[in-house]
Amino acid sequence: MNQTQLNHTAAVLAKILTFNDPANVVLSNYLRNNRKLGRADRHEIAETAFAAIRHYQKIAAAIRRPHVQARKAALAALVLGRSVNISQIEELLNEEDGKKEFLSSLKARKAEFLGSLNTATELPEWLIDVLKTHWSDEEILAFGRSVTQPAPLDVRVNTLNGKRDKILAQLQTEFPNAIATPFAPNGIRFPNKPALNKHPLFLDGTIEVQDEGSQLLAQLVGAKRGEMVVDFCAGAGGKTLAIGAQMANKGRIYAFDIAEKRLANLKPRMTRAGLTNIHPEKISNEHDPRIARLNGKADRVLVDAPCSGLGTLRRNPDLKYRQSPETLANLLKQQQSIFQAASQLVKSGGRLVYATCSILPEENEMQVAEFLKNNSDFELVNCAELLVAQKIDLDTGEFLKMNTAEHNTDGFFAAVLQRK
Ligand SMILES: C[S@@+](CC[C@H](N)C(=O)[O-])C[C@H]1O[C@@H](n2cnc3c(N)ncnc32)[C@H](O)[C@@H]1O
Repeated sequence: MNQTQLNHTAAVLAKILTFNDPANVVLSNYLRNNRKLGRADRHEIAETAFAAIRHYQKIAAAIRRPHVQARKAALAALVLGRSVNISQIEELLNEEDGKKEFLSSLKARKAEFLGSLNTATELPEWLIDVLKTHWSDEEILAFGRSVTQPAPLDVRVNTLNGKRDKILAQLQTEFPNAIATPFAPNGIRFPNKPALNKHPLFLDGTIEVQDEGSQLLAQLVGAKRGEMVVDFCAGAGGKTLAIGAQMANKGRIYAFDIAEKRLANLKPRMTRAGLTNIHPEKISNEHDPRIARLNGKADRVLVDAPCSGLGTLRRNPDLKYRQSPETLANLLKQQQSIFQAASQLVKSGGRLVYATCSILPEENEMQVAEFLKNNSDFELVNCAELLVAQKIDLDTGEFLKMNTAEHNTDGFFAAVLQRK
């Protein structure tokens, strides 16, 4: 890293480390406003900024108000998160940064950092408190460590355009490290995360970026050709597109969401995938009167609920600092309300899938238990059995529970319910 790159990293970290806005948004706005930065500069700035978020607990233990002392935070991130030798960056230090002893003291505190759950897991205190009500310290440690690893890039092969094995063989000529995802039948994994957004197979809709856990969740919807399906929280349609292909572009999927912008992002993806069976519709909230027309009519309803996102910390390490006990409490209310409203659309004998990308039982099993307590016309269907029936060799029990430490996917939860 050179002095200019360090100054830019400090400038962007001063904003990111307030955690007022999503880190990726702050970073891309910053880079957009600094067009003169070259490719290598952008890479250095982005990697160091994210290393600072990933090692924030340690940085905060060593520096008071890291967003105010953002240069120091950037230097610490280089040492803690990017394996840079102190001698390589010594010449970058200025008066304000203090002496290089500050950096060597970070290294000397390694054992101390490993000994405290906060700094060893890189999780904030409030989250550790919540997790402690469910997990042992070892489980919290395993979780914390797993989400500091970078995520691979997973894509889903659009079965309207070809079979996974054939597309994989084609991609392997270019990307020899590409492999089939271990569980999801249409997934391909790129451990090295190549940029694929200009690749011909991406542009013609043959592949779409989607984490393996998310692909499995769409498999659980189990939609068939000609059915009527509602994706109640469709967002930009990660799962909607998988369901559309599952239905071989036959039947009808209503893709609801309250966020117009996200639904707008779904449209070009539908076009690229060659899917014409998806009908995006912005709703005002889960009680929007227009939804009532579908009461008791849907074969399958997916509720991919707004959640804390704590299963996606590999990609969004700042999320844990943007959530709090208060935001969690609000989410829990919202999730149950959407779950309840969406269930009205399911026809007798139809399927309701409740899912999150969280690992917190409060957002997952406990929401399902609450729902079942108030809705005796629904019963649980065993997820492991549904997966076996699709020749997917994965048994996480009654619920689908993907976790990064065990499955190398984002953390996902799904419960499948059937209306009697
Ligand atoms: C987990 S994200 C969905 C991700 C998406 N299904 C995918 O696979 O890419 C949750 C979505 O719920 C939407 N949402 C929040 N409140 C909602 C509500 N009351 N009704 C419907 N959607 C809602 C959010 O805008 C957000 O897009």
